[in-house]
Amino acid sequence: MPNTPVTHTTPTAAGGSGPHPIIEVQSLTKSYAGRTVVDGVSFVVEEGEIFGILGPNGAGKTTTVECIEGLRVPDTGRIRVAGLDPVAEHAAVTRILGAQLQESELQAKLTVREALELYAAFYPSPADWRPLAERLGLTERLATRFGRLSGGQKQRLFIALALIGRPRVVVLDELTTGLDPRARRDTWELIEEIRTGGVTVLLVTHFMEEAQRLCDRIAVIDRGRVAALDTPAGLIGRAASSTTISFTPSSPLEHAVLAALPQVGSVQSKDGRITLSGTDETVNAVVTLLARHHITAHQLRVADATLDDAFLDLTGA
Ligand SMILES: Nc1ncnc2c1ncn2[C@@H]1O[C@H](COP(=O)(O)OP(=O)(O)OP(=O)(O)O)[C@@H](O)[C@H]1O
Repeated sequence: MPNTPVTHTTPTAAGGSGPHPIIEVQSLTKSYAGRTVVDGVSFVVEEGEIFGILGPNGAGKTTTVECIEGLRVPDTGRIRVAGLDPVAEHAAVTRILGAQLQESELQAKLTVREALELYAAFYPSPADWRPLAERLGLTERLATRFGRLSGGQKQRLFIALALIGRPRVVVLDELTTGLDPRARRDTWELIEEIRTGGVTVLLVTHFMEEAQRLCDRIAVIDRGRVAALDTPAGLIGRAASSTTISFTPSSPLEHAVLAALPQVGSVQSKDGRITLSGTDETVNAVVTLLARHHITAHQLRVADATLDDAFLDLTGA
């Protein structure tokens, strides 16, 4: 599988005329039995990007995506996929948007070849499934029944089936859940390849590392609302404290002295080791302060915030 470079630049539409929306979601709401699970969600996915939807369990991610796919009817709000209404123009939207199947939607006895042929027959001008199977590492498995595939092989087949109609956008919902780390990394490479091939990717995930590595932009959805929408770096920058500093001082140091430094969030100590949260600026201030007090910082460690930290700050999950 070739290694494709990951770019995290603002994508532009073919033709170079600037960002071009392919999915527009405006003030979407959806309730089940009087309980609002999607509550005024708005975002735009630009053609050519990998757009992530990240959120805790039950946040309303799948409901939002199913409305985009035209599988659920919004209560209020407006959705457009390449300018089309997913409910009123469902057939046209299914030709633009490739959705990943759920495991229950494929019969266990179907072979990989049969599944590819069956799904190719649904589309007027499908992709040739042979090179697609080759690219997804399924050629050796064409005669294998679906029920006998490994988790990773099943996911690769789902990606193949989602791509067989030559979609402009592919929706992948919790694609790597249940995969081992190796299979997950292989799947990430595939997703990058899909984007490099010109297909926009809408990725629903609750894996921080996956979102941070793959997505150009991420909508963090919490309790049915968009809590934040930014690039992974932008979200990390919003974390309450972007840096954690820890060290063991060579002689005791008052917490109050440290707490008075610029942008210190919290100061804690355990077994003689001090941990404080702050920013890059705080690191310099701590080092200067310790020098002034003739204290040496043993095992000084500085850790940047991760998307995990930003997610916890944004959602309180
Ligand atoms: N058909 C349904 N009828 C009633 N409630 C539903 C239905 N589908 C989803 N829900 C509820 O709506 C809420 C949002 O569900 P949804 O599947 O959209 O969340 P999610 O963010 O995708 O969660 P997860 O990460 O757990 O899949 C949940 O509380 C769920 O139980």
